[in-house]
Amino acid sequence: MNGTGRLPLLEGVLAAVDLGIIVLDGARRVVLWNQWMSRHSGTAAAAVLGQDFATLFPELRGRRVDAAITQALEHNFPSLLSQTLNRSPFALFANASAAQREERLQQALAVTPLAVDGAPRHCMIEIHDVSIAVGREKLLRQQALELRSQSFSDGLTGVANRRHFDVAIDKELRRAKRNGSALSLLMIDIDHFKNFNDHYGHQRGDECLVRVASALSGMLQRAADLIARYGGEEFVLILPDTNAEQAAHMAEALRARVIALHIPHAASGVELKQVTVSIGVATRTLAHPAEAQELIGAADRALYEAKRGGRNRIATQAPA
Ligand SMILES: Nc1nc2c(ncn2[C@@H]2O[C@H](COP(=O)(O)OP(=O)(O)OP(=O)(O)O)[C@@H](O)[C@H]2O)c(=O)[nH]1
Repeated sequence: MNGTGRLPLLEGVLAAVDLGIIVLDGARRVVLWNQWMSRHSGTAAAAVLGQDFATLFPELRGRRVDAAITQALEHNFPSLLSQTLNRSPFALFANASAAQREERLQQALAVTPLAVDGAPRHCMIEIHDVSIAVGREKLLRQQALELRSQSFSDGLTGVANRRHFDVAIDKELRRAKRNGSALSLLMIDIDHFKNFNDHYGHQRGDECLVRVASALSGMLQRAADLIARYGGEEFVLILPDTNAEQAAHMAEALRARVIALHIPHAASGVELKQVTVSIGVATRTLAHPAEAQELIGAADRALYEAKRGGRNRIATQAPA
């Protein structure tokens, strides 16, 4: 292909490429502004050709793009500017409505020195629209966060799950050991829940679990308190910085709260004939420095005692 044939071809390529191209001469005047730039900036080439870059983009003075141009023109160094460090430096928009909302395209930039015969070095600024990739990344991050929270919460009741409890109890026990503070554990079990399911059906059973979980978690006051679903109809509560007396007080309040829900339970063995809970309380203190398993074991024994004592009550056990 001869020289005259190549020029229109290059013009065609510059018009067709899906990226913005600006070329500056050695005095930082705009000597090329392709159609992509006109389309996304709303400014035609005629309005910018021959203009000084700093006059056209005063807001970019001192920014990394500016430094990259200096590197290219004065030191012959190319630069890549990722969108994470340089959020959308140019006022470029996908379309008119995005421009109205001032929603800039996400941009990744390359600034490259260009040797030009018989003239001082030029530089080319390439601007890639990375909005789709950035959007996809944001979505993935959101999904990852959601998955993470799902993997730590119980699907039915929305409270923490067993896995979350296992992590939290270890963390809170370490903290209690460090500070020499008390830590209480409450095991909460719905009374005669098998009868409830048999009488009202599994779906009403599920609804009952959701209401009880929500009532219990609504009683928690401190950020560090945690309620988790421990198994079927059993919940566990971690109460950091809470001694045995305070924990028993809390357990009584929780028991009363469940009664206040007034969920009928015609098949209950408890006289009240409504949904009730039994609660086992165990407390780790300096005098009883229990590990997780001992504390859980003590709360479990206390729960068994409350069940044996007639249900709809609390019982306390010191860790062995
Ligand atoms: N609806 C429903 N029922 C569940 C779920 N998980 C466990 N259960 C039921 O909870 C019941 C627990 O019964 P048991 O452990 O025998 O105890 P209980 O009938 O509550 O009697 P006590 O604890 O001795 O008062 C079982 O029938 C389980 O099927 C659940 O997610 N939804």
